[in-house]
Amino acid sequence: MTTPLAPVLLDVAGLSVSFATDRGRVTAVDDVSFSVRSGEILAIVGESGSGKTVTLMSILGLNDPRTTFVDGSVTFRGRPILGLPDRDLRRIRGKDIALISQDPMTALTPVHTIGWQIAEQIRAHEAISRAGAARRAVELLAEVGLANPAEAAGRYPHQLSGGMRQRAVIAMALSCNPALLVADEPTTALDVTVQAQVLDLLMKLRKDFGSAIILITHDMGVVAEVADRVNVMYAGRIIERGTTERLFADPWHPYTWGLIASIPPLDGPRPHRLAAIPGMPPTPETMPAGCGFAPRCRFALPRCAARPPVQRAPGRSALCVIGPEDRAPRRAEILGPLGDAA
Ligand SMILES: Nc1ncnc2c1ncn2[C@@H]1O[C@H](COP(=O)(O)OP(=O)(O)OP(=O)(O)O)[C@@H](O)[C@H]1O
Repeated sequence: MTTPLAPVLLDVAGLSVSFATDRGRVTAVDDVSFSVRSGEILAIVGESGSGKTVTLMSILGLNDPRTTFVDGSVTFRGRPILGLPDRDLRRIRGKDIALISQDPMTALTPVHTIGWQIAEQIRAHEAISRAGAARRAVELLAEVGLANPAEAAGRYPHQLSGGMRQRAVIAMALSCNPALLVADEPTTALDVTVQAQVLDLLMKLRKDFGSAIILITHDMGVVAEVADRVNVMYAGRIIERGTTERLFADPWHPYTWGLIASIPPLDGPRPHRLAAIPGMPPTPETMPAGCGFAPRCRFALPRCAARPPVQRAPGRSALCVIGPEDRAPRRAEILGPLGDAA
């Protein structure tokens, strides 16, 4: 899977994002750090409102600079990119980093065929003839698994199914051979079978093109299937991180336990455990000073009112007061025994 020596492509250090609102300045992302190496799939997982999209948009320079305050550092291939002029950021976004959003319709215009749109995207970044770009567009549509790529190229977005549209958007994202694909809930709008196909496609692209992928999702099942490493985000912070294997074998944070308990089974009815995490995440306006999860955590202690300590082991960490000796019995209350790791 990941080569440990692959170079760091994207490095995010101490990223904090706050917004100017009617009620003053509120923090949505608080001291987030992570890096992505070439060719790896990093998942950022958390419920709606945990700060995943705000993190991404800030990295890509897509926030409204009039109301958004971004601190910290972001480097891409060793070059600082936070605060670069819009023109430079646009070049990086189109060529080196491509964004695949939740709703393919936001990336496509309804008035042109998808072949035309992909070809235009290619021509924006490459000196290539119109006919050459059109041919390349059809090749890309074949690459992302569209059965009749030449015919699909001649269709308008509304003439394609949701799954085909998302494949077309992925083809467009690939058109400049980006080193990093950022996929924000790419399968949320799709039905389960098509979801699995699109995830397979992302894994194939990593293999064939060597692209690194940041996958934003709220679904731990998706994480287990495709990611090499995981950042679990809650209330604007990364509250647990590690390799996918370690994190699922031995999750440390009660929020991660709840997310894992919420994975629906492949067959049979959805479990009652979907309600494993009662309550709602805080908003930036209601963010507690200490552990953001404490108000929903059945294991919370008075000291959770202060910022939680970082627990570490090689290649992983979690922000929680629960120490190694207390972890297994508490986790078993939510997940049952987890074998040796527990
Ligand atoms: N411009 C803004 N002004 C004020 N608050 C904002 C602004 N943009 C986002 N937020 C808030 O920041 C928090 C984090 O939002 P974000 O969209 O990053 O969450 P998310 O984890 O990506 O959720 P989702 O899965 O729903 O996209 C939310 O509470 C959101 O309401």
